[in-house]
Amino acid sequence: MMNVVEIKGLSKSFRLTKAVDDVSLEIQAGDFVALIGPNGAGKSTLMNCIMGRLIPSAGQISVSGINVADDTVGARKKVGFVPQELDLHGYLTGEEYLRYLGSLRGVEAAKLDSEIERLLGLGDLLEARHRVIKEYSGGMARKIAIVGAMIGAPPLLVLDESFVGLDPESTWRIREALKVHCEQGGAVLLSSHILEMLEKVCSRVVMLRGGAVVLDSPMSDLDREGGKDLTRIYLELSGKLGPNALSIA
Ligand SMILES: Nc1ncnc2c1ncn2[C@@H]1O[C@H](COP(=O)(O)OP(=O)(O)OP(=O)(O)O)[C@@H](O)[C@H]1O
Repeated sequence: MMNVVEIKGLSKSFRLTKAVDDVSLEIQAGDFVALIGPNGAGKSTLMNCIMGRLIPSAGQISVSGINVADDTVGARKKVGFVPQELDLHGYLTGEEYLRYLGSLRGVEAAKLDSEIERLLGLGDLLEARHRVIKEYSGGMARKIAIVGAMIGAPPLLVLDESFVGLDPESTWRIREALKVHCEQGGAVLLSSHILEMLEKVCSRVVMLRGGAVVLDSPMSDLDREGGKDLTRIYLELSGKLGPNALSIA
């Protein structure tokens, strides 16, 4: 089966900073991947390279078999993306925004109304559907961005810290919807620092440190060594906690 994402030898430097350092990664249909790592580890840079928003210094990326460098527009059509710093059309209402994205994605007119209804419900935004997005609260804006990324069920969702500021109910609803997206053959790449949540919902964890992959494991394999949770493993791999340390000094 074709990989949804194939990254080979990806590096990205900004002048003196090597933000991503020789990363190779494959994401398959059904994968719900948690992308973790300390601040500045390269998570956003990796995601922006997948989206063709940054040009890699080296390496190759393809999405659904489309080479991002050769056909950036074609590759982007396969991805629903929520950047860390939201970039919304604030003068549109929530409903207009979803309609606009749905038509860009080529969602059939007959299905568009019910899809918009479902996604507004998922984001608990039915009451706010006729308000312009620039008047939304921070959490509401993030939710319209997330459900907008999901319209038309693209093969890949790339979500950069998208749970920041979401209330508990919205967090729960959206994470369940992302699980369903993967069960139905989609893939999700989600960067976050909320390790307890990632542990519950993701099927796989990839950790970056200094731009390089230091962990790539099915989530279910993590507790093999003596019941360590993701936080413990993260602290060890980030160099903050030695394997034998009993507490954080
Ligand atoms: N446009 C840029 N110009 C220069 N340096 C950059 C740029 N974008 C990112 N960097 C640097 O690249 C490195 C990786 O940054 P990146 O934003 O990818 O990290 P991150 O893992 O997403 O961090 P965080 O958890 O804080 O969001 C950092 O050292 C950062 O300062």
